[in-house]
Formats: sequence, structure tokens, C-alpha cells
Amino acid sequence: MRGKVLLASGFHAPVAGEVDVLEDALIAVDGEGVILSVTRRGEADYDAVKARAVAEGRLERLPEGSYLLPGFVDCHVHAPQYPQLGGALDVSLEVWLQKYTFPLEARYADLAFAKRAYGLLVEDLIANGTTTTLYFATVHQDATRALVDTCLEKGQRALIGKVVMDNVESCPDYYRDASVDAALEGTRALIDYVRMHPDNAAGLVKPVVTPRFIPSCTDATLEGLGAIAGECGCHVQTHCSESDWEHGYVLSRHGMTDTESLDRFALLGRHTMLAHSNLLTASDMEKIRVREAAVAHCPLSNAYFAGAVFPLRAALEKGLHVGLGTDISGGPSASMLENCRAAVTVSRMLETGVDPAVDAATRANGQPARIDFRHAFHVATAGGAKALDLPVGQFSPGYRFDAIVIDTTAKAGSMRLWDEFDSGDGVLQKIVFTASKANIATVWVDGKTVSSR
Ligand SMILES: Nc1nc2[nH]cnc2c(=O)[nH]1
Repeated sequence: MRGKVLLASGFHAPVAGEVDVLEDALIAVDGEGVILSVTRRGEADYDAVKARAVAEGRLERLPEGSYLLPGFVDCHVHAPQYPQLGGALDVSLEVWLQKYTFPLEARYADLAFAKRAYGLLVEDLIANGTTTTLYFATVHQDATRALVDTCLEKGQRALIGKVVMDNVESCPDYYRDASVDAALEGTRALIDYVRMHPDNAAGLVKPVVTPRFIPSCTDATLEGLGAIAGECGCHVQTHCSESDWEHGYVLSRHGMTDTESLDRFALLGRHTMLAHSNLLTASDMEKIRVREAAVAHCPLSNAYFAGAVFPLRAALEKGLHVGLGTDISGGPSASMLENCRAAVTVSRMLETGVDPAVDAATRANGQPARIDFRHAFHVATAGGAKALDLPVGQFSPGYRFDAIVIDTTAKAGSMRLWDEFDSGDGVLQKIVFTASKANIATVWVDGKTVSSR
């Protein structure tokens, strides 16, 4: 789409809870993939913009029944866990890590295996419409570099961290950073690799300081990572107050919550993404807001490993930055659409309560907690992009053209629109609730086609 003008109908949601419907809009993209202008039908220069694009042979049109959406921004993925997606869901978080996840992640010492798994993952995520992903890799330097190379090669926007875990008390001998120095040097080396990569001049991939979570890191390492994040101006990602076990562990080791502890290690800032964050206190939420850090809400994963639902509506009302995450493989789906649906569903359950043995009057939690498809779509796109401070996720001048086409007529797809019933943002509601990978016809990152059927 570079250098073209796209005539398309579609949707974006720059503001939480609101959908902006684009009808036959003209979106002009420059030679680098940046949106130059968005001209709506009815605007004074609409006909002139269209006529010029036609005369210059630069007009492209979406077919009837196809809709333009911003690409999805997945704010929490464990790349090495893709081979266990849909499995290993039978135990608690602390057991799952030791029994399934650390042994699987340790396999990435084998570079050939890493390349194969990462190639499949990145291709599948792109085909699912995910144009930006925030990735945890593994402790391994070579395999993490292979993930960087794969994203650059396949054209996915990505933020990638070498996982840091050096605490002998909680990390197995076979899968651990050897020392504080090794953990910190490995992090610096990955930052340099990403920033100096010859194919990354445009900054499509960014490095991320990635302490796995407080239980897996020593204090010396957390302190060192905070210093690196400050020096290098990098993004930071970690898990925060995910489950009762994890939240309780940090309270007993540090005498404070994850949020407070990350803050004192200088790991809580504008470019920090806290995965899960289900058990935040009111003052944790306030601290995250003041620091302008962000939460990656992972609704499917939380059903299996958190035993709690993140209060998304309250967080958005408080003004927190929030994105949506699949949490592959804690969440058993690579689809952001499925996670949008889960976000809506769990919010309804949080509002009403779920135990039929409890009287209806007391079953509800007493606070309005429900969100709808508009909020879900926002956190999956513009909200996640804003949380990561990236110029994507919406169709506005100056933003990168990262976008997908939903073909609502695709034979192998899972949705049907009805002329008699579906119009306006009702079409987006149907897309959010019923579209699937087979409906995703084209995916662009930076105006380049990275997937098409
Ligand atoms: N969901 C999830 N939580 C974690 N906490 C520490 N590591 C992990 C992980 O891999 N997945």
C-alpha cells in the first residue's frame, strides 16, 4: 500500500469505548508506510483527492464485503511456548512452570529447533492479523536472536526480550542465567544486536528488558536491569501480581506488592508492560497510572492460571494504559479476536458473579465491570499501541499503516452479515464475535503486504 490511496470502509477505536466508523474513506499512505491523510466521504476535497489518485493510478479499492481494521497489537506472548499451545492446562502456574514450561523453553538451546518453532509462530500470528507482538523469548542468546531475525524477515513489528531468570531458589539448574553478570550482559548483548541489526534500520524490532517475574530473579539482577532500562531507554516487560501464589511470594520476599517492588528497582515507567496484574491494590493501580506504565490483560490465560479476572473497566476508567495479550501458551489461543471475546465474557462474569449456589442478590460483585466489543477492540488495537507508545493501531495521519482486511464473505470463514440487520458498528460487533483467521484476507505492516490469501 506504499504510495497508494486506499478506498475502504472499516473501523478503528482511538478512544476506549468508542468506535469510529469509516465509510468509503480515502487513506493515503506515503512511500515509507506512514499514513499521510484520511479523507472522509462528504469532506470538501474528497472528490478531488479521489480523482487525483485515479489519474495517478494510485487508487486501490477494497472489494464489497471487506472491511479495514488496524492490525492487532498482542501485548503478551511467550514465543517459545507455541509448541504447547492448547496443552498443559491442567495444573497451577507454579506447577506448570516447572513441569511443562521450563523444560520446553530449555529446548531452545537447540538453534535449529528455535528457528523452526519461531518461523511457524510468527507466520501464524501474522495470518491471525497480529501486526505487532511484544515477545518474551528464552534465556538463550542465539535463539532470541533467531526470533529477531524471523520477525525482520517476515515483516512483523515486534518488541523482543531475552528472558532473565537467575534465582537458584526458583529456577532449575538446566534453565537459568548462570549469574547476575550473565543475566545483565545477555540483556545488553540482545539490545545491541537488535539496535545494530543491518535489516532493522527502520526500527521494526525493538529490544525489551525482560525480568521473567520477581520470583525468578535475584534482587541484584532486578537492580541491574532497572539501570539498563534507564540507560538504554528500552521497553520493560514482566509478570505482575498474576496469581495468589505469585502475589503472595513477592509479599513475603519483599514485604510489598510486585508493583511497589518493581518501582523501587526503577522497572516501572512509561515503557513498562505488566502482564496480567489481576491482584493489584488500589494504590498499585494509582502508581501504575502515575508512572504511565501499562497492563497487558490476558483474559483467557487468567481463567487457567490466575484464578481472578483483571478489572479492565475499572482500569480504563482510572486512565491506565491497557493492551490485550494472548499470553501464548498460558492462554490456549493465538487469536486476538478470541481474546477480545474472552475479555467481554469474563467482564460480564466479574460483574454478575458466577456461583449459582449463591443468592442472586449477593452473587454480583457490586461494581459495574462489564465491557463490550468496543472496549475489547480498543485494547486489542489502539489501546495496546498507546500502551507500548507506538504510532500504530489507528488510521490517523502520522501513524504507520499496519492494517488488516476482514473479508466477511470468505467461504471458509465463520461469519455471515445480513443486509437487513447489520449496519454501522454492528458490523464490527459481528466481526469481533464471529470472524476467524479464514476471514483475514490481507495483512500489512508499515504499508507492506506481509500476508494475503
Ligand atoms: N502466564 C505466565 N505466567 C508466568 N509467570 C512467570 N512465567 C510465566 C509464564 O511463562 N506464563
